[in-house]
Amino acid sequence: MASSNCVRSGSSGVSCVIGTLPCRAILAACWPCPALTLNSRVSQLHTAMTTTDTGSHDTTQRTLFSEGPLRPAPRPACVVVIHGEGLGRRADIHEAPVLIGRSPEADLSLQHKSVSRQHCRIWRDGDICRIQDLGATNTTCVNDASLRAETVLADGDRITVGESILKFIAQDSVEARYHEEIYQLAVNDPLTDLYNRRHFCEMVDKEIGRAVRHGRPLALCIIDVDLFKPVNDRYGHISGDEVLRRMGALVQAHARGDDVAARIGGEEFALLLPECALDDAVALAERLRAAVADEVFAPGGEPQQITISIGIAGLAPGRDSRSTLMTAADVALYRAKSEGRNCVRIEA
Ligand SMILES: Nc1nc2c(ncn2[C@@H]2O[C@H](COP(=O)(O)OP(=O)(O)OP(=O)(O)O)[C@@H](O)[C@H]2O)c(=O)[nH]1
Repeated sequence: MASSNCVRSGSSGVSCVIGTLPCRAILAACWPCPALTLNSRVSQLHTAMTTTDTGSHDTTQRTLFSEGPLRPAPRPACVVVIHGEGLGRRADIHEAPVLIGRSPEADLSLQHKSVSRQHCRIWRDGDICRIQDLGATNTTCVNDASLRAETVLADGDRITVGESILKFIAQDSVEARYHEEIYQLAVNDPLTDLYNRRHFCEMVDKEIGRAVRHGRPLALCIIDVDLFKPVNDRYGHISGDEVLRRMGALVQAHARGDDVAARIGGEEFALLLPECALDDAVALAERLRAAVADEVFAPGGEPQQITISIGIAGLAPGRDSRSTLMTAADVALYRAKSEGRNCVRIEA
């Protein structure tokens, strides 16, 4: 029966009508309805309840009108990495061709030695999409066949690029949305919605590569909440989580368009600042520190000042890898803690 997802039969006198199909159910078992709570995108839900006396039982009729899941906006065709380096990453195919390769300048950059710098290209040609190998050492394959000439892609085609496998998803496929949601789950911290540590580390590698190549500055701030343990101990972890959520929003609010904000540990955040000289990074960190100190947090309903300490390091000769840059920012953070907290320190 179509309504069986929503309604479990029971022996009490409650009748439930989903659409036009009636069935008898225990009202408590009927609500919350698993199918509805799972599908948060039900666009319209009108519940009409009438209670009538049917002999010895009260009868409640519940009628649900739904247009089904919200129709997503039209989506362009795209490729999604479904295996290997870059797992979950997606490139939409708009008017401009999409370059896939190891080069950091590629539209879909796969930093793996099995991938050539310019591996293959995909572009739109009217309503279809075409793919071309660009002379890669490990020739691009489509559905396991080496790509010798330009080929038209079909929905679901598997594209092998070195050791990564990509899937082509045609325009308007709902599958693109599924991959996007999975990707968000993989890269975001669920508490703050900032990037998680793993994705942040990938971004640091990428931005260091770009900054070194172009001789541009890059700064890293590591931000740690001061004396957070007593907040948890006094108000409990749920209130502590709320503080972290608001802290995440403040960190994000101080990030510019290209900056990368992340939660990299329990009460530790980071801001990666591309094209940002050390002086500017210090000014930004100081604004963030002051904003946090001015914010009134109220864990457990009690107004409370909470502060942060920030350590900053910039890219420099001998400090041009993720580990050296993060270690230097950590050293500066340690100094900020030991010199009284609620301050910004730099590792020059
Ligand atoms: N509520 C909450 N607490 C967390 C989370 N992750 C880590 N913590 C807590 O954060 C606290 C960190 O405490 P410490 O590392 O001792 O540092 P602190 O008390 O902040 O002191 P300083 O860093 O020296 O200023 C611990 O109590 C952890 O349990 C989380 O996700 N939620």
